[in-house]
Amino acid sequence: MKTAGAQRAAVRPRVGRKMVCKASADVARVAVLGASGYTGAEVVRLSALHPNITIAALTGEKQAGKSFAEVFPHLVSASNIGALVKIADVDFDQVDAVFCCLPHATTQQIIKSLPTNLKIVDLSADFRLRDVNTYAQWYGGEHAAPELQEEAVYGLTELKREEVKKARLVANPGCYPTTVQIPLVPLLEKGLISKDDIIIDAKSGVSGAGRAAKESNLYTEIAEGINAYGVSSHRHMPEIEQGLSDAAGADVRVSFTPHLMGMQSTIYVKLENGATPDSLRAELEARYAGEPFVRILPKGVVPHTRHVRGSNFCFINVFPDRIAGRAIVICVIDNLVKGASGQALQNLNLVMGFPETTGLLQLAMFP
Ligand SMILES: NC(=O)C1=CN([C@@H]2O[C@H](COP(=O)(O)OP(=O)(O)OC[C@H]3O[C@@H](n4cnc5c(N)ncnc54)[C@H](OP(=O)(O)O)[C@@H]3O)[C@@H](O)[C@H]2O)C=CC1
Ligand SMILES: CC(=O)N[C@@H](CCC(=O)OP(=O)(O)O)C(=O)O
Repeated sequence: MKTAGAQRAAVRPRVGRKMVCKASADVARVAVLGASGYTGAEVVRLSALHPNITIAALTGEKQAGKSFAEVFPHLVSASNIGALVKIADVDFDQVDAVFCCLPHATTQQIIKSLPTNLKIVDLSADFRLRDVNTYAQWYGGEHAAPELQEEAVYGLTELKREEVKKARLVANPGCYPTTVQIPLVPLLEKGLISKDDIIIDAKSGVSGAGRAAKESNLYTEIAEGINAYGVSSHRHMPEIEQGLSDAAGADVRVSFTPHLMGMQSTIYVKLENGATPDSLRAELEARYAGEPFVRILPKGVVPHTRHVRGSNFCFINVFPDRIAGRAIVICVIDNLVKGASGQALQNLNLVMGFPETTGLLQLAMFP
């Protein structure tokens, strides 16, 4: 039997400024770029018990030089060694794979400068849109790495599994697009809903905005209230429309309004080809049967954001609308887990050939 000390040592990711990690086929030496941000912290938390991951480097920008535990005290037992370093100080010869948790628009330049043998899961929006002109239009600047864009695979894991397995660079989906595409892609593929009448009323926790200080995200500004933002202009619209248009085989345009609250999309759809709310549920149940992280809830059960909090699960249900011929699809995830770092780890597991669910099967925390 292992001693308590040995057990602790076995589960801790080894983190260090100049740490040299041994290369092995079963272990990926991983650098987390942007580890001082929210998604970076979640990647470290989820990787802490992963048997095939050794953390080789953690980076920060303004926070570089601080110990990781100082920046994220809740991860103290996962960060007993080392400090945050600048990206320029990482020895990428000691790294096999990278989680890139950096702001969009800075990420393309940084990924372009990395050695080309590295496997990369990018959590930013920088490689999600296939058309670099659409990227420029929505993100306010030229794409800095169009050649890498061609290589990138969109990592909506349940729907792109085989492509992700072969990818070197995975563009991890945005949180809102994840809650919309998982339920709607199967329904559009089968022609069960109209492509011309999709209304998405979405909510995110404020952690979706990252850790950098912003007045609009202060507790006093957002607590005990709800507010819409990005009305008719949110940058996730082209990402959602790209995925839904692929599924429908024709252009899809959606009405989409995000709000600050907790990660849920309530989606209003028009039924087509004799479909009913029950047949939509049946289609989703069939499509996601055996999927470890997607659950279609029993008929009538309302998905709650609290029931997926801290987990990589996605809960979905379909309800009849009061108006005949329409249905309401509700999808909840934790925006930092299935909406970001959990899906990123799911993708990295596939890219590295590890079992897809490794490190990700923990249940939600409740209440
Ligand atoms: N939060 C969420 O729910 C989701 C976020 N995303 C995306 O993931 C990415 C990271 O988001 P999130 O963790 O929330 O963001 P945060 O603002 O919390 O963290 C950003 C990280 O990037 C570092 N950083 C900032 N600027 C630079 C730079 N110029 N060079 C190097 N490092 C830099 C920061 O370092 P420091 O703080 O030390 O300066 C920090 O570690 C973003 O692209 C975001 O859009 C995707 C899905 C969901
Ligand atoms: C609450 C909040 O501000 N959320 C972010 C979305 C975060 C996310 O998932 O998406 P990206 O990876 O595209 O940033 C926003 O609306 O811009």
